[in-house]
Amino acid sequence: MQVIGLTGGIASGKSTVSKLLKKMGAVVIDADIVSREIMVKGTEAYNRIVEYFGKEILKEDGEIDRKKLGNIVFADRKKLKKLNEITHPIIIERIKEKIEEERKKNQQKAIVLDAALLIEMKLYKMVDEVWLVVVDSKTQIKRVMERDKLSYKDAINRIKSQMPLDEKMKYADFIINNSKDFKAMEKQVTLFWERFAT
Ligand SMILES: CC(C)(COP(=O)(O)OP(=O)(O)OC[C@H]1O[C@@H](n2cnc3c(N)ncnc32)[C@H](O)[C@@H]1O)[C@@H](O)C(=O)NCCC(=O)NCCS
Ligand SMILES: Nc1ncnc2c1ncn2[C@@H]1O[C@H](COP(=O)(O)OP(=O)(O)OP(=O)(O)O)[C@@H](O)[C@H]1O
Repeated sequence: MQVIGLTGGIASGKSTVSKLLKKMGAVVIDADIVSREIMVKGTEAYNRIVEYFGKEILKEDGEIDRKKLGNIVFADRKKLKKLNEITHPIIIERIKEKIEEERKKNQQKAIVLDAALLIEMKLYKMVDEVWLVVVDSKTQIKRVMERDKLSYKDAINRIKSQMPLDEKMKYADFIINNSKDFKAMEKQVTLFWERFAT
C-alpha cells in the first residue's frame, strides 16, 4: 500500500485535507495524535519531559498541560529543541509501527501520514509521495490566531518555529493551495487523489 506524506505549516489545512482523503478511502495517521499518545502519564517521554520542564507543566490529574507546554516551548528555541530531542525519536518509531500495522491490514486504498514536521523529522523518507499544503502568509496568521486564540505575536512565533515554506517546497511532489475556500481545495485534492488511487 502506498503512503502519502501530507505536510504544510501550522494551520495550513492538513487536517481538513486529510479528512477529505479519509472520505475518499485513505487511512490517516496523524502525527499530532501520535505525539499526544507517546507522552501520556507514565511513559518514557512523559517522565523525561517532567524531569526537564518541572511539575509546573502538569494538570491536576497529573497529565501534561499541552497548552502550558506549548506556551513555554514556542517562546524559547532552546526548550523547543529539548522537547523535540525527547519526543521525536519516539514519535518516529511509533509512526513506523503504525504504517506497518496498516500495511498488514491492507484494508484501505492508501495511507496518509499527516505531519507538520514531515520534512524536519525526515519522515518524508518513509513515504512514496509528499503533498504540501500551502497557504499565503496573511491567511495563515489569521487562521492560527482564530483557531488557537493566539495573539499576532504568538502566532508568528509558532509559524517561525517551523521550516520556511520555500524550503519545504523543494521536497514536495504536489502542492495544494489552500488560501481560498474549501471548494477550491477540494477540487485540487480530488484531482491528485484520482491520479494516485487509479
Ligand atoms: C508543544 C505541544 C505540547 C503543544 O500541544 P498542542 O496540543 O497545543 O498542539 P498540537 O500537538 O496539536 O500541535 C499543533 C501544531 O503545532 C505545530 N507543532 C507541534 N509541535 C511542533 C514542534 N515541535 N515544532 C514546530 N511546530 C510544532 C504543528 O503545526 C502542529 O500541527 C505539542 O505540539 C508537542 O508536544 N510537540 C512536540 C512533538 C512534536 O514535534 N509534534 C509534532 C509532530 S509532526
Ligand atoms: N480553505 C479554507 N477556508 C477557510 N478556512 C479553512 C480552510 N482550510 C482550513 N481552514 C481552517 O483553518 C484552520 C486550520 O486548518 P487545519 O486545522 O486543517 O490545519 P492543520 O494544517 O491541520 O493545522 P496544524 O498544523 O495546527 O495541525 C481550521 O480552523 C480550519 O477550519
